[in-house]
Amino acid sequence: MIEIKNLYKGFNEEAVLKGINATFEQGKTNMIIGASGSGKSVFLKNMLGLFEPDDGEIIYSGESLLDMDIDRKSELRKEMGMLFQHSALFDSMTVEENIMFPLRMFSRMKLAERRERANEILERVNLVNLNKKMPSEISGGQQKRVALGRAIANNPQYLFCDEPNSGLDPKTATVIDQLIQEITHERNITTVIISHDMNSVMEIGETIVFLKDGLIAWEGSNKEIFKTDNEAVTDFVYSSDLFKKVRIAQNEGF
Ligand SMILES: Nc1ncnc2c1ncn2[C@@H]1O[C@H](COP(=O)(O)OP(=O)(O)OP(=O)(O)O)[C@@H](O)[C@H]1O
Repeated sequence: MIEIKNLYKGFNEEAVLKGINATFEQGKTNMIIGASGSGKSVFLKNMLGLFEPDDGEIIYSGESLLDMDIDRKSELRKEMGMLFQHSALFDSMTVEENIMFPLRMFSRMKLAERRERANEILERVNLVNLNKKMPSEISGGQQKRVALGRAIANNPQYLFCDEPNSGLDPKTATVIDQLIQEITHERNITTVIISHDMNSVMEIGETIVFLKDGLIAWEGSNKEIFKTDNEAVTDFVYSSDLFKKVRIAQNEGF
């Protein structure tokens, strides 16, 4: 579990986060949503320790990030997996080497063990037989699965995904969403996902925080988001024509 208490962060006198309170639960896919520029990335970077908050607390399983010494922070770093927006695979490494990379960096595993783990992971993300391929030789959806495999290679307790579906067609995006959710459940990981994608929110938004004007303007689940009357949320949700049509159809009793 990750708890955020009264988090403030600004740049050059301009506040971006203005007292955020949120809880990201273990074993769940927790989503942060909000319009472009609402501060989602700044929020994530504070959680990852890449930005120093101006005020507030970030608590990992009862332990304050800001009170950790360097050794404890680097231990915590090993417990984190990250899936970036553009997969960020190493172009010059094979699929297998990409997955083995964090094991080489953050574990004491020998080469044979690292290879065995990489192959278990490849099986888990449904990519058997692609071990020796280069990232440029596989599709965007497959690259995303390699990136997810690399993110979970070290058995993290916390998984952070920044727009995991960007650049994917809706069907492939759903496959990635479901894979993230299955892995979160089976490994009991605390997963935090930044997303713009309402399909993902519907699919896997077990807990959702909606960021607006530097604050959490709404929180709930994917079951609740379509029922809320919160204007800021409905503006965001129904900015898509498709969802607008769904709402009109619902109101007309279809
Ligand atoms: N390093 C920085 N220095 C100064 N301002 C920054 C910095 N990082 C972010 N900001 C500002 O913080 C605000 C929020 O940016 P952020 O990237 O968190 O938004 P976002 O919600 O992630 O947007 P998007 O969905 O477009 O990625 C923006 O006004 C941005 O200019």
